[in-house]
Amino acid sequence: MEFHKIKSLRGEIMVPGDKSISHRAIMLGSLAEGTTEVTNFLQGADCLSTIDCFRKLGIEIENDGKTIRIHGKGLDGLKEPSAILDAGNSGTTTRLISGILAAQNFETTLTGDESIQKRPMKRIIDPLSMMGADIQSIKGNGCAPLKIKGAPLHAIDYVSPVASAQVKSAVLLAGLYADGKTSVTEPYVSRNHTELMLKFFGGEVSTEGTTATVSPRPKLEARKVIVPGDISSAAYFIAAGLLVPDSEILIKNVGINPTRDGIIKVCRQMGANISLENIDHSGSEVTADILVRTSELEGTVIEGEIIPTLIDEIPIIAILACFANGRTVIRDAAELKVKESNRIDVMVKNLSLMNAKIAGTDDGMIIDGGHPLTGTVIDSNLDHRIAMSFAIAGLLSEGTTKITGSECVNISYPDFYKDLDSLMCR
Ligand SMILES: O=C(O)C1=C[C@@H](OP(=O)(O)O)[C@@H](O)[C@H](O)C1
Ligand SMILES: C=C(OP(=O)(O)O)C(=O)O
Repeated sequence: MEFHKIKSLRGEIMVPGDKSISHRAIMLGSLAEGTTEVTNFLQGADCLSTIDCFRKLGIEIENDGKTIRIHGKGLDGLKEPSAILDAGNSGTTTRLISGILAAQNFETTLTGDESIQKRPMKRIIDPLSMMGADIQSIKGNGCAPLKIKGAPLHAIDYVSPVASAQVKSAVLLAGLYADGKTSVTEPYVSRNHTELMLKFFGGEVSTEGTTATVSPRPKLEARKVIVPGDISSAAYFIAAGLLVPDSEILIKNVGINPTRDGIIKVCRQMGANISLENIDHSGSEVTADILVRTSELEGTVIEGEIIPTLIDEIPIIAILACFANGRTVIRDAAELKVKESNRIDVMVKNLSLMNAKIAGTDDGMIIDGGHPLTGTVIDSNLDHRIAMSFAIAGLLSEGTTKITGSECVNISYPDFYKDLDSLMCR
């Protein structure tokens, strides 16, 4: 795909359903009794991998491309799969499903693509082993493929060294099968969609500070889940609307859960003209329409507890920083190194190729904004967030920006280029 400087972006857009919430709807719908209906489900490759895994575990899941119907069989309704489970490119699928598999009375092998086989799984192997499961990294490198032998689980109070919703969710999902209340305490609060959705399905979950606690053996009941638009996908249009001259974009029906809204806070901190309209608290996830207009931005410091609330948005925040006045410093974001790609290295390398003033650090980056970017060939490293971030950079740069492996947007936003094109005023 190639991108060039454009004059303006204008119009309304609906981004696809939230990826984190779509995964959880399939998982909890499978463990609930009765038929769960999911609308605005993200039909991206990662969430389709989750559907595929639960079908292999004996759950009938209908998908007509619009609505998903999951014929859940209750907490004890999964059956031993006859094939290896394949999580594809999805860390969320791999880690969350491991928590469920850890409690089954059968053995499963779980793998994924080349990128997944490099991502750290010790972070879930450790707590799930403490609960009594037998989980082996088949290659002995702490990564997938994993062999998971389920067992009767013990409740634990786990203190996680990382603020990771995937770790927290794996332990809480295993806790559904434990012999007492299971809690997870993290350094900072990470996204809480598992806790909210468990409650919505009838589970008992409490939270206090950075600790979430789940009660075992709930009777989960089928629900109608309406998935809000994904703020992580909206982030590309937020940035584009702020940076492209003479732009105004309304992004409708986006989830603005406070454990996910760091991008909005950072944009405001940078001086952005961004407003929330039609804020709707009626569901378990709060939503709003986000209106952005071209703005003059200032550099900022992003660190500490806000990091988990914007972790997937840091690549596009780095693009914002390149066009802001002054310096932006991002710290406490070492987790970026263990995503689909090493997002610190890949952003620093690609932005340097475009003549940005950027330096990588151990846990983030330092960007001096206000220097024009020049188009070049950008290797997405098959990381969807990198491809989408550089598509936006390409709209702001001199010359041609060519992105290789650009089809990887399929992971979280299959219609990304089409939707972006619909806003372009040429
Ligand atoms: O729980 C989730 O749905 C996710 C949690 C985050 O990962 P970590 O838990 O590894 O921080 C995030 O980066 C990922 O895109 C989705
Ligand atoms: C890190 C991501 O997802 P996952 O961990 O599920 O692969 C992402 O979508 O940016």
